[in-house]
Amino acid sequence: MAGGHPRPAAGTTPSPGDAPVIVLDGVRKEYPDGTVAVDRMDLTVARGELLVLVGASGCGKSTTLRMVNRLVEPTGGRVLLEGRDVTRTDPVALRRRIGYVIQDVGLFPHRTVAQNVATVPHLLGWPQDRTRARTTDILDLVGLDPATFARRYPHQLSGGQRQRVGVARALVADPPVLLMDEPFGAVDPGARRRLQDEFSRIQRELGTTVILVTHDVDEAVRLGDRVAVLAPGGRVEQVADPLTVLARPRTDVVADLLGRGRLTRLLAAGRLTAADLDPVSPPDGGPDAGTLPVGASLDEALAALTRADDDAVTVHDGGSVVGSIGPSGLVRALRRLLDDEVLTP
Ligand SMILES: Nc1ncnc2c1ncn2[C@@H]1O[C@H](COP(=O)(O)OP(=O)(O)OP(=O)(O)O)[C@@H](O)[C@H]1O
Repeated sequence: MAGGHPRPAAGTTPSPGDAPVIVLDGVRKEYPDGTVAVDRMDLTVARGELLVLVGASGCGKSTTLRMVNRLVEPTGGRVLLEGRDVTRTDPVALRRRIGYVIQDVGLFPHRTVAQNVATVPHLLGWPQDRTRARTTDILDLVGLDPATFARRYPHQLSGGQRQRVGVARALVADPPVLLMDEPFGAVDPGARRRLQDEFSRIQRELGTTVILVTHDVDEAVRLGDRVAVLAPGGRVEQVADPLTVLARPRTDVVADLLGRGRLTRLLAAGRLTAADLDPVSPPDGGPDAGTLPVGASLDEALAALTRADDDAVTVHDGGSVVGSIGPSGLVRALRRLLDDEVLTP
């Protein structure tokens, strides 16, 4: 499909040489009534990165997000987009370059799905042919069959479908930056997981730089290249890749937010490596239905072990068996994650 932004390889942290796309530099927001929602916040977002802001209600997540597209004006510090202070950029021009998705989507009720999606192309004065072709492409990309959905109205859609339209509308003109505020909040857990997976794929494909706000720790660790945990006043308690946050919460606020689910989430986020395996003897040939690949998540390994007839499941790498994983190997893998010197503090 058309569009897309150059970005570092999927899943990798962009190289330090890349200039960040978004920089929050000592940013502060004091609302007129004296509430200081965000104070002296420093954060950067690299090109193609998905940064998640997570934290308790009222800690300043939405305020932070809305300072990037000037729906909220900072009262101190600077917000830079591609090196330019956003307060010196015309807000209308700014918002055409920054997609924005919110929980209740805000679709125009009297416009069809196609018309809703075409909002920005229309504002940008795209020719009709281009708008129509791109609208069809993007509906396909978010998993809505254009033949079925293009002419429907928002009230003729389910909540999850409406959210897909919201994502399509935000991405249709391929903005370099996308801001998302609880974008999957209104859908049930199963649909939510599917939307997250699909969104993750689309974001990587397009190379869009994203800041996503959520209350949901599982969503944060599933989607984030990095996760920023905020405390009241927009205080950044920790910003790191999901594994590091789970394995090494830097403060009590982070540990409290992760709660008792921390180890289980680490199982979901951690991957099986060759170091976790026991030798198998004799090697029993190629992989079969009861085997796992190196790189499987640890919770997949746990599930496979639970189903297995004995206390080991063979592990393969490509075509060949490289070892087996048992309960002690699984515990070893968890310990490795918790102790890993490679993880940044
Ligand atoms: N317009 C406003 N005037 C005064 N205070 C405000 C305003 N908007 C937000 N606040 C306050 O600023 C703080 C941060 O709000 P914000 O909406 O950014 O938090 P949040 O982390 O996104 O919360 P939630 O998760 O509940 O959506 C809160 O204490 C909130 O009450």
